[in-house]
Amino acid sequence: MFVLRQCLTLGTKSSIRNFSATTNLVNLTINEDTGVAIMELNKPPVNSLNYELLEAMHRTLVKLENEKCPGMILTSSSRSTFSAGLDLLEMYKPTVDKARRFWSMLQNTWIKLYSTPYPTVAAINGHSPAGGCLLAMSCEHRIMVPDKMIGLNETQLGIVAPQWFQDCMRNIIGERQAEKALIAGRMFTSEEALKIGLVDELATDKEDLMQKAHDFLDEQMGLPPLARSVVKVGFRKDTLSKLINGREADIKMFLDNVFQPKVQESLENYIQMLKKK
Ligand SMILES: CCCCCCCCCCCC/C=C/CC(=O)SCCNC(=O)CCNC(=O)[C@H](O)C(C)(C)COP(=O)(O)OP(=O)(O)OC[C@H]1O[C@@H](n2cnc3c(N)ncnc32)[C@H](O)[C@@H]1OP(=O)(O)O
Repeated sequence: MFVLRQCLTLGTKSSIRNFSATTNLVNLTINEDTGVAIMELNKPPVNSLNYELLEAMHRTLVKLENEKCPGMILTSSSRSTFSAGLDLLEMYKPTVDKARRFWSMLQNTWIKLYSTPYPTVAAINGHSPAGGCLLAMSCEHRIMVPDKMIGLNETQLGIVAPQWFQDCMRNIIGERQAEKALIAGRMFTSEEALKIGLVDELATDKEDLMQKAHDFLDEQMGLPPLARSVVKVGFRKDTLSKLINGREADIKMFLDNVFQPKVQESLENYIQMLKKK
């Protein structure tokens, strides 16, 4: 059961309720006046997406949906990184059961995030490679601080971005740009990402980032919510259905590939390289 601990109630002009999932991997703050939720990933040092973080995100998304959340900002407690993407240790020499459970939770979390009826904005306050970029791309709007990197870099690691990661990118930056970026496993600076439309706005610092995120939600929350969400889900349904109808095949693809000696070798070298940095 999703147990939430109420940590603090501030009686300021705009009352804010702070919650922490019992794991503390996700900090959830809900503004009592506006209902706007801030979901802050909190798995130091780099918010790598392991099973536990994905599960905490999933539970938080279910809670927000049940409570008819009007809008959500996704951000990170790390100063350097929004999310470092999938936790490489989940894919390095896992058991079959562990790998299956991990991939299935990744699917659950993405499906929930990509299909929220309420508006979502990624306040990207740090680097956002691979699965981190997927999270950002799954929100409706992306705002990023300067001088950070974002993109689907899987090719550079000797692995392949799953089809639904690729589809998300294609939906945002178009076929040609996505093809070039994915083949190269290209990471974009914040400024380059703005130029190709991978992010929508740049912010000067964290404060400006959060202000811009709230401004986006204010605008969206002024629209009739049902009409808004029908259009949103309509645009996303093909990409969603492809995964929802092909979940088992997607898990099989992951399991078939992740245990390949070449893939394990690439992962091992990459983990070593990161540790030596
Ligand atoms: C032959 C091909 C056939 C077909 C193959 C199909 C393949 C099957 C399907 C598989 C699909 C898999 C899809 C994967 C998507 C992903 O998300 S993969 C993850 C990609 N992520 C990255 O490349 C990011 C790596 N990290 C970084 O670049 C940097 O850490 C950073 C820029 C995010 C932050 O830099 P900095 O602030 O300087 O921190 P660091 O000192 O680098 O790191 C701190 C600490 O964290 C550890 N770490 C970093 N990233 C990860 C990660 N993703 N997972 C686990 N751990 C990570 C890093 O090792 C450091 O650890 P220590 O403190 O040294 O212990």
